Amino acid sequence: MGEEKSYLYLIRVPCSSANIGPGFDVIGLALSMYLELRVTIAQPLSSQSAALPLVSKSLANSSSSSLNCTITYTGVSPESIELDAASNLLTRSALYLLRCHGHHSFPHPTKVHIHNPIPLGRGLGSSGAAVVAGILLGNLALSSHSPSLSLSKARLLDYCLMIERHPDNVAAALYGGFVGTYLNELDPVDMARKEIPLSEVLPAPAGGLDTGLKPPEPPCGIGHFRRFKWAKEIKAVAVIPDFEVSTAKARECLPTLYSRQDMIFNLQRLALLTTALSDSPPDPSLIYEAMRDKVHQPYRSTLVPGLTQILECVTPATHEGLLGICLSGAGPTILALATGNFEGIAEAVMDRFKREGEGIQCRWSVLEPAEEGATVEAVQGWEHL
Ligand SMILES: Nc1ncnc2c1ncn2[C@@H]1O[C@H](COP(=O)(O)OP(=O)(O)O)[C@@H](O)[C@H]1O
Ligand SMILES: N[C@@H](CCOP(=O)(O)O)C(=O)O
Repeated sequence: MGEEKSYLYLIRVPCSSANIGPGFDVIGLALSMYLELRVTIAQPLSSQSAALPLVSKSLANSSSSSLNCTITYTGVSPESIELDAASNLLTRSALYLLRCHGHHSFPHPTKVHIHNPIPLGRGLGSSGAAVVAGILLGNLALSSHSPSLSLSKARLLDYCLMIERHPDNVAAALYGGFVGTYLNELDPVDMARKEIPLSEVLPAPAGGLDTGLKPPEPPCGIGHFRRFKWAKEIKAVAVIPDFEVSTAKARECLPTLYSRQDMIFNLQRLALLTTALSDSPPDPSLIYEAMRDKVHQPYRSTLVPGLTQILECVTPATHEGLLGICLSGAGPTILALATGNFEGIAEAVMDRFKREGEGIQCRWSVLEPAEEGATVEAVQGWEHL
């Protein structure tokens, strides 16, 4: 019996903090906490010896075995992560890309080890990172199935946006750094394609609804992004409470219409914020004011006890080193941008959570912008599966 040859890849995707106050669904910052995937995948068929037969290995269960992919996981909240490739968000994202290209499973056999330190449902873009990692995995699997096929980063963003439909987290996670994004106005046919129900993009379980038909491919150029400069002295203090807020739920509590006054309030601040965060040295009074928001944070305070008090009471005037403070993404994490006194600022936020938020406990870390974004690296030539 011969042995199948395989390649080992490392996929790394940073977490991200979306909105940064007034930039709801617009701006995102990739930060230095990484979702990592170690992927063992069959080498492209063109470079395998034709005489090598495939070796069959026993797989974890029937649905993942028909998809040819086994998953192992280390990291946060293991009890919440599906290890079945038909149900896991990451492998379902990969399968969407594969199904668009006529493949209904991974190359046989594919092994994915996920290591995930990004806390789930805390507003640090865990789902955005999982979608980006899944689409990069799908692209690797596609190249293994069809060696001449590999999609560009711009095209991969289209695939990500079919799954996570606000662009701020996925653009930051894919491209890295501090980014501004918008969704293009597509023609009506492409618009309809982009808005197909998520259940058709990611059937659950993947394979369960698989009729053998291709799902709609993403239109080209769904979203656009630009990177902004970031002043090197600015770091991000993430204060992470010990409870989850699902992004879907935190979007449901927002109004569908806003007053002109509130929209202008946010637009005026957003326009200045992107430049203010590139100024060296940074100006705390400008940044603090430019990070204020009236579009999402006030409504989300019902889900994050203590949020209003934290945003009002932890200021550059009371806390040296602080530049500005906001809800990270949909929350409940608080993101404080600062040049120093990180512990003092984190303690002040944690103290408010304890007092105003019925004893909420938190942990905190200092993160830096992740300039590189998502990376895929061939770790070694090949190994035997
Ligand atoms: N590494 C991962 N693997 C599989 N599913 C994940 C992973 N990371 C996140 N998810 C899914 O995304 C959900 C959290 O997404 P969401 O509510 O958007 O919060 P956030 O993106 O702010 O962490 C999790 O409950 C889980 O279902
Ligand atoms: N713009 C989105 C961002 C959600 O980010 P997440 O990290 O909480 O998933 C929103 O505010 O809903």
